[in-house]
Amino acid sequence: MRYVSTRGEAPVLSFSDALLAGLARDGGLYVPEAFPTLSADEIAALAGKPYPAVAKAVISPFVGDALPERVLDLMIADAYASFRHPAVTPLTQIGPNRFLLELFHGPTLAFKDVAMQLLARMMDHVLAARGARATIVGATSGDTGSAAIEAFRHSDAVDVFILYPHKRVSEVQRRQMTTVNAHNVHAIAVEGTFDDCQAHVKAMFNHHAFRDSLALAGVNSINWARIVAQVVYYFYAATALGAPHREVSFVVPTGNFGDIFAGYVAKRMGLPIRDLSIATNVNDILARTLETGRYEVKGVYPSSSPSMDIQVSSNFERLLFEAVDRDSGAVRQLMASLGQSGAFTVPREALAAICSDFSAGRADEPETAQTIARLYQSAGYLADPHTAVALAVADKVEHAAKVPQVVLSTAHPAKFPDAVEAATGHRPGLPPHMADLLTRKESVSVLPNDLVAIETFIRTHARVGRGAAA
Ligand SMILES: Cc1ncc(COP(=O)(O)O)c(C=O)c1O
Ligand SMILES: N[C@@H](CCOP(=O)(O)O)C(=O)O
Repeated sequence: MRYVSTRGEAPVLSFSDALLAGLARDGGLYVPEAFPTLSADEIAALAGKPYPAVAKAVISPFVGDALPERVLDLMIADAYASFRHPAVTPLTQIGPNRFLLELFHGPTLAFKDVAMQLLARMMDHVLAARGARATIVGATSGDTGSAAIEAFRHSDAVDVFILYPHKRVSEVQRRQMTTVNAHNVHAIAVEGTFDDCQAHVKAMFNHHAFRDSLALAGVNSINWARIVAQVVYYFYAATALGAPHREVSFVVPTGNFGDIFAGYVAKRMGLPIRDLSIATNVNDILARTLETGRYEVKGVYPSSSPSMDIQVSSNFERLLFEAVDRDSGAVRQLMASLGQSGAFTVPREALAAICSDFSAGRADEPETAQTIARLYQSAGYLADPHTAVALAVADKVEHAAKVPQVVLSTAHPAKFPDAVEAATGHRPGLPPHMADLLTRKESVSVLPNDLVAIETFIRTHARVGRGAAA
């Protein structure tokens, strides 16, 4: 399998090269040259299989011969052995036709672990095979950063620099990033928003001299391996509910559009998904885009679901690429307009194509709190605010009851205890492996919202640029 850039002007890469590349050199995102498909019989055969077996069937076509089969098997087994639930991503029924897909049983209590635990093993393997090192730069609104730090903190082949928006993540999220005490991990609090952090990361990749001298690698969902690993749980959940013989819909709390794009990939691979519903909080650029066709960046409002306080939704570019029939020139134009004026209009046919696969809705702060409270009162279930945004939107989706509706539950409520306690009066506790998190010593560098200052910090602390093998 080979990978092409959405902007059409970067080299075509193998899976291993795309894994290490992060952003494409033309500023675009890598996607497979073609989506592999699974037949109805192949999909049916996944029903009832353990999570690692489903992972292997879904991921292998994207990896091709880049990793030996035995190595991939071991990586998958090892990655998911660290999850606290035997099903890895269990389904919980909460209504006659509604299910929560719990994605938070990994080490850092958010869905990011599902992909990051595998990505770290893949990167370590490829770097070791090449005798190389890398400098990972990532932007986080709280969860990607903690998952990446946890997954890479024992890796000698990488240094990890995570940029997060100062004072805009929960205390648990912050402490997960600032208390690991590993020599290769650097938590950087940027005096700006998540969008600023993500723009700095992309600017570092687009600064080719900096990128090459530090062997930059990315762990955000710009990395295709992140998306692929997330495709697995769509197959796992849908086959448990009757696919391929029955359609299923998914409602996905959405910010950077990586998670729901993985659902789109599952559909392109042959999974019968009726609807993919984009659920946003008050930072609703994607809901507005589907309504009006205009993708327009406005200010970011801090919400009780801070991980989705995002305006520039990185993976939407991958969807646009598909919606304009892979016309990379058209994508370049739309992205240039976004860069210049903070907005673009989705071409009419492309919008129609998008709306045939996706619906969208938003939930404001009172709706989110009421949803957490209602589920606790009716079922004794504590949902985190991101999950609650999706549950609130699920109630608004027209065809909700017609096919099984799976709502992605992306974080453990204990990551956002203040919002959950305010809604229910019950403060969710951290699991035993994190019991001392709130008393651990923190280490963090607060930097201005300035690319030069951030690059200087990274250059000073990274080992690759200081003469270690690259
Ligand atoms: C808990 C949680 N839910 C939902 C999202 C949104 O996911 P995505 O950015 O893939 O759309 C995020 C951030 O990515 C998150 O951390
Ligand atoms: N919500 C995310 C934002 C980054 O998303 P990613 O999927 O592109 O890594 C976070 O928690 O960091």
